[in-house]
Amino acid sequence: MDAEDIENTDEEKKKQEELNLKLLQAIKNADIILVNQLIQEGADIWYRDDQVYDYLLEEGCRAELIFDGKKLLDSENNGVMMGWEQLLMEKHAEILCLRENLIENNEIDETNETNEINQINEINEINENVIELNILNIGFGLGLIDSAIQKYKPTLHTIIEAHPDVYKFMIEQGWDKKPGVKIIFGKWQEVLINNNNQLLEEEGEEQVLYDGIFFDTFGEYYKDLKEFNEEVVINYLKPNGIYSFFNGLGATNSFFHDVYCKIVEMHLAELGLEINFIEIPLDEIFNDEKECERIWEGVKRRYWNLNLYRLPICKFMI
Ligand SMILES: C[S@@+](CC[C@H](N)C(=O)[O-])C[C@H]1O[C@@H](n2cnc3c(N)ncnc32)[C@H](O)[C@@H]1O
Repeated sequence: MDAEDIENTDEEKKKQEELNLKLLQAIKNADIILVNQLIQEGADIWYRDDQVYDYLLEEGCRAELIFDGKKLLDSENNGVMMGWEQLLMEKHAEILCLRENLIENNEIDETNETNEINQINEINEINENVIELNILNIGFGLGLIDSAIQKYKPTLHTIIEAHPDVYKFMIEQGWDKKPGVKIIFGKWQEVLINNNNQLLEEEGEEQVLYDGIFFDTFGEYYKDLKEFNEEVVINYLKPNGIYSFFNGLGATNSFFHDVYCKIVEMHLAELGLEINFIEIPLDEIFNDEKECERIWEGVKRRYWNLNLYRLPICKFMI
C-alpha cells in the first residue's frame, strides 16, 4: 500500500465515521427522513456495536431498518438466502416439535428415516398422539420457523416479536388468527423478565411451560443469549423440553465459532442444561462461489462464513 492508498483509506474511514455520527444524531433527533437517507448513503446500522440497531429497535425502528432488514431477509431480494436458512429452520422446528418424549404411548416406528419424518402426513399421524405441544419462539423475522412449527399443530405457539413493522406484517398475514398462536409484541426482555411475565395464563395465572423454546433475535449479542438462558430457558422449559437457538455464534470465523460453542456449552452446564449439536453441512451452498455471490449480493454485513451448521439441542441434565 503506498502513501496515497493510506491517505484514501483514512479519508474513507473518516467519511464513514462522519456518516455514522450523523446517523446517531439523526436518530436522537427522531429525524426519520434523514435516518433513512443516511442509511441509504452507507451509514452503519451496527455502529458502536449494536447501539444504533438497538436504538432503532427501541424507538420502534421504522422502515429504514426493515429496509435494511429486507435486504437480508426478504424473499424477493434474497430468495436463495432464504433457501439455505429455511432448511435450517425446518430442521430446528422438527427437533423442537417431533420427538418421542412427547408421545404418550411411544408409537413411533424407530426405523423411520429423518427425511420420511419430514412428510407432513406422517407429522400429523405422529403428533396426533401428543397430548400437548407448547412452543415458544423469540423473533418472527420472516416466520420461516413459525411456518414450519405450524405444520406440527402445536397446542400453544407463542411468538414474541419486538419490531413494529414485523408485527404489522404478522397481523397482515393473519398470524394472530392461526390455531394456537399467541403473539406478544415487545422485546423478550420486557415481556418475560423485568417483573412483567406476560406468559401467565390469563385466567388461572398459572405459569405456562414449554415443550420447545427457540431463540433467534439477530442484532443481539452473546450476553443477550446468556441472559435469555439464565432468565427464560430454565424458568419456562418443561423438564423434558428441548431448547434450541440459531447458532450464528462467531459464525464469521470457524475458530471463533468453535470457541463460542464451547463457551455456550460451559455456561449451559452451569444452569443444568446439556447441549448436543447436529451437524448440517452447508458446503454445497457455500463452496459454490457464484451461489455465494448471489446469496450475499447487496448484503451489507455478511454474517455467515462456515461450511457447517451446528444445530444445538439443549435439554435439562437428568
Ligand atoms: C433473524 S430474525 C428471526 C428469523 C426467524 N427465525 C425466521 O425463521 O424467519 C430476528 C427477529 O427477531 C426480532 N427481535 C430482535 N430483537 C428482539 C428482542 N429483543 N425481542 C423480540 N424480538 C426481537 C427482530 O425484529 C426480527 O424479527
